[in-house]
Amino acid sequence: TIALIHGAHRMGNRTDADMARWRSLRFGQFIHWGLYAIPGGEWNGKTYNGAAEWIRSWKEMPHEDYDKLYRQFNPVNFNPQQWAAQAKSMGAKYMIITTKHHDGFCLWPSKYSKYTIASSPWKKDLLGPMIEAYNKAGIDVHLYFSIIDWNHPDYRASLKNAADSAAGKRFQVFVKNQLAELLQRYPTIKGFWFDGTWDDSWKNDGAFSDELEQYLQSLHPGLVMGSRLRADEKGARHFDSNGRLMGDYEQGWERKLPATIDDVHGNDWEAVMTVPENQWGYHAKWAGHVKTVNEILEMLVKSVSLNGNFVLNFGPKADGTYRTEEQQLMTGIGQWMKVNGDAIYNGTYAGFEKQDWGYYIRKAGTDSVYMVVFNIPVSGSLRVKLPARTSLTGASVLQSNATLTPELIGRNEYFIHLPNKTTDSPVVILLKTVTGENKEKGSFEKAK
Ligand SMILES: COc1ccc([C@@H]2N[C@@H](C)[C@@H](O)[C@H]2O)cc1
Repeated sequence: TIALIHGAHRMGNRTDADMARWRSLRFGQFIHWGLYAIPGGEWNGKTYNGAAEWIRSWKEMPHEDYDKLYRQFNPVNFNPQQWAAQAKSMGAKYMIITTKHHDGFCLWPSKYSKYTIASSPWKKDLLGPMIEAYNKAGIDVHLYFSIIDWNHPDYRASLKNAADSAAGKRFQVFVKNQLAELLQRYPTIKGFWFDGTWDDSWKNDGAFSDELEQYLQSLHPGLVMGSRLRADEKGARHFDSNGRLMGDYEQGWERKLPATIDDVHGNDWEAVMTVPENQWGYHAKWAGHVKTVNEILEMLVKSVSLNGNFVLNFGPKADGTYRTEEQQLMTGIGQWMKVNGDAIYNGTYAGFEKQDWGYYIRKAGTDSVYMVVFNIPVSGSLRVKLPARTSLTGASVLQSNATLTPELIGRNEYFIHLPNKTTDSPVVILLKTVTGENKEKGSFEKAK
């Protein structure tokens, strides 16, 4: 291995209570909200085909025109209690809010910048009421923070000369001050979700990112921060130059999911997902495929089955309301979660051989394993192959509690016959298992 000072400081996952809590929540809501919601992907009658929150970088959008948008930001229909209630009904257990995206506009009245909500017609802090409402609804809040800040005069993508280095140093102080300010203002938040850390100016100062992470942990012990914050002293990101994960969980799964358990290397991880193909902030015209409830449920279930968290993104409009499609998704997902949430919360990798009908999820630390069925075979018979020394002692349909009688078809191999082959949403079956040397025969194994 390479001698590193600013590489990973821990082998394996965090085992403390704050991380165990984050791991148990499994399902989160991302909210991208800011000035970009005002143009909503359109400007002077033209449509920007990129991600709405990147419209400032569009050649058709003069920077000064974008930067003046704060003078119009006035979310008169903002209702944080309603946002929290909708997130709760969807079944989200944590929420990640953009405090400041790449454009540098702060949703809180930071004392380190003029480019904040305090300068807008709205004037008032938006984060405080959100955090209070979500916490009251029993939902944890994490803060998205972009290191890249297109508005700040000292931001440099790369440091080419002494003047750049001096600006870079001032910018690092600014970042540190804003993060400390957020922790001081919002002590109930549970973590930071960093973004915008790909530029050389950041990548080439692994020492600063390492010290910053440790500084934030010292201010707020237990804080959960993903792998995207840091670089090691060789500029390696997410995984240090010895291939060890930095931060508390792998944070690279953006708009993509691991295929199998081998892709996550035993690390905690989280996937963040957009409803349309690639829009985080509000875009008036969603192009391409918009994901359905069942598609999103499959991503959520697959993530949990592979020991990860899944976060679905929402982009509220400039007035503070959600578009209809997003409201309908929250309702549809919530209806399934209300009945089947037990299979998601505290869910972990089951360690059973994957089958075509769907995904296994083990309730953390128990012998209870859920089967979440997405693909019912024409036979209606769901194959279950258990590891050696594990056998089945019970099976039931989670929603109806109807008992199922698995048919033993081979050594540790069963068919579970579904009562009916038609359903328009995923079916959850609860398996009770026993594992061990001198276990009594599972209930469904024929007496010898
Ligand atoms: C260079 O490619 C990207 C892609 C997405 C991002 C940001 N990360 C997502 C979580 C959104 O905030 C998106 O703007 C930044 C750069």
